[in-house]
Amino acid sequence: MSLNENNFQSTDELNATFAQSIVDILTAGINENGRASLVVSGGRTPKALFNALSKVALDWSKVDISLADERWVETDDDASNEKMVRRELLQNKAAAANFVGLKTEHDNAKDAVETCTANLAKLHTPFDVLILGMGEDGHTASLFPCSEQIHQGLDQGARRTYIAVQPTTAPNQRMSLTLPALLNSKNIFLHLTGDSKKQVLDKAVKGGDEHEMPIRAVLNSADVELMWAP
Ligand SMILES: O=C(O)[C@H](O)[C@@H](O)[C@H](O)[C@H](O)COP(=O)(O)O
Repeated sequence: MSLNENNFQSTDELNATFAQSIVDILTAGINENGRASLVVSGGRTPKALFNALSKVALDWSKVDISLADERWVETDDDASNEKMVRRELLQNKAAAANFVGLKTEHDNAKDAVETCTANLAKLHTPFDVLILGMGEDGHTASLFPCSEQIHQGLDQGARRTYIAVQPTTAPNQRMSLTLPALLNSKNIFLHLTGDSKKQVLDKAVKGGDEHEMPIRAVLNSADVELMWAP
């Protein structure tokens, strides 16, 4: 398992290169299977990348886009990852893509696990591209080290695809792909900006308990392309 570091001078440079790499992989996926899948993370980091990506030429009508995790809020709430993806990514050329969101009508994410799992069948697996972010505590997707659900989320022996997570150090209940579901991806990217995230990653790479820094579980089990800029 390896971490291949791609370090850029600026986020503009990162976003331009990254957007083209994603499109190249999705194009290869469409050529091979007729459709391609792109699973993205929320948060602040990917906004400018999504904007750049939305403008790149591709037969977006053959691309299915979903989320690695969702905050369990209404889709018009500013905390909603779906809202951010609709605003930043499903625009311009990428407006033609098919979006498979995670938020359902259920009040509690626990009650929506079955629906999300059924909806996943709408996406080609293994995912062609998975873009992960990382928090300062080493969480990725919504696999939070502080949550009671972290052992279930990282359990590679379990058949679970999604898990409802209640972080204690971050707001909102979440729905998250589990570790084995995240790993079911052909190309895994870790998208980080800033020195402090790089320091957190360095700490994760040095090794230790995966439950204390869940990003370690991904790094220990997959080949990961780091896309980093200051
Ligand atoms: O919904 C979320 O919060 C995420 O998908 C999460 O895993 C995110 O990628 C990290 O928390 C980094 O978030 P920032 O990019 O905002 O730092």
